Amino acid sequence: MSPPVRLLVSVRDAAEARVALRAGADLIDAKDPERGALGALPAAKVQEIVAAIDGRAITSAVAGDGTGTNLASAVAAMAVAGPRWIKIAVGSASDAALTEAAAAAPGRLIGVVFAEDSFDGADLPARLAAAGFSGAMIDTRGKSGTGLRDILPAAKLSAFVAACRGSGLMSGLAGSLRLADIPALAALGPDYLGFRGGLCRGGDRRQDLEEARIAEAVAALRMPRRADAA
Ligand SMILES: O=C[C@H](O)COP(=O)(O)O
Repeated sequence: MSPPVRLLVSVRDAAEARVALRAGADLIDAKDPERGALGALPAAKVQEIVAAIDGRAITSAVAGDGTGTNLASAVAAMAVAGPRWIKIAVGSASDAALTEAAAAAPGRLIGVVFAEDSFDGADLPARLAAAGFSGAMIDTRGKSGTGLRDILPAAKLSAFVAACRGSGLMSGLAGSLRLADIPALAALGPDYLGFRGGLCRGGDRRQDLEEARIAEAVAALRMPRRADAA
């Protein structure tokens, strides 16, 4: 049996965190959808979310898109809020900056790369692992309806997942995903699929999360995968 692919749901406050928890999300991710692809919430708000979850699911928080401040200080500022994982865009950061960032939250850092940017999906996970990161994730920068699968071919996503596994990193795929994307992406075997917009009212990431859609995503991920059913 393949290991399970888990559901990450991005929430903007404690009320949404409770909705995601009730619907069965595995990982509750604190993020500000009003502030772009990787908008950080204030640390106090993340603390409220972590408290609302109270250990009943895994938590993560976005520390920013890597612009405007150095990575390590953004990571340190979010680490105090207490999420299990901290996500930050790694962009074109140097190995030294990556190592400094990972040291600001040992064993808790996930590097995010945007699908629109050119990156070496086979090489990046090894660099992140060497710097001390725990995971790597692909997301999309533009949030206007073009999804991850419209930007990157399955072969590239699959190579990224395999490279993460080979480097001992947890892997995640996200970026304007819809429920219909689940079978094809789950078949690639990432640890997480990440959602916001596709689980919100009207498919709009700035609207409220819909509990029924989250539950549908959970159910779709628990369906036996083709490879396992054979
Ligand atoms: O980390 C996952 C993201 O929050 C995905 O957001 P999105 O589905 O609106 O692109």
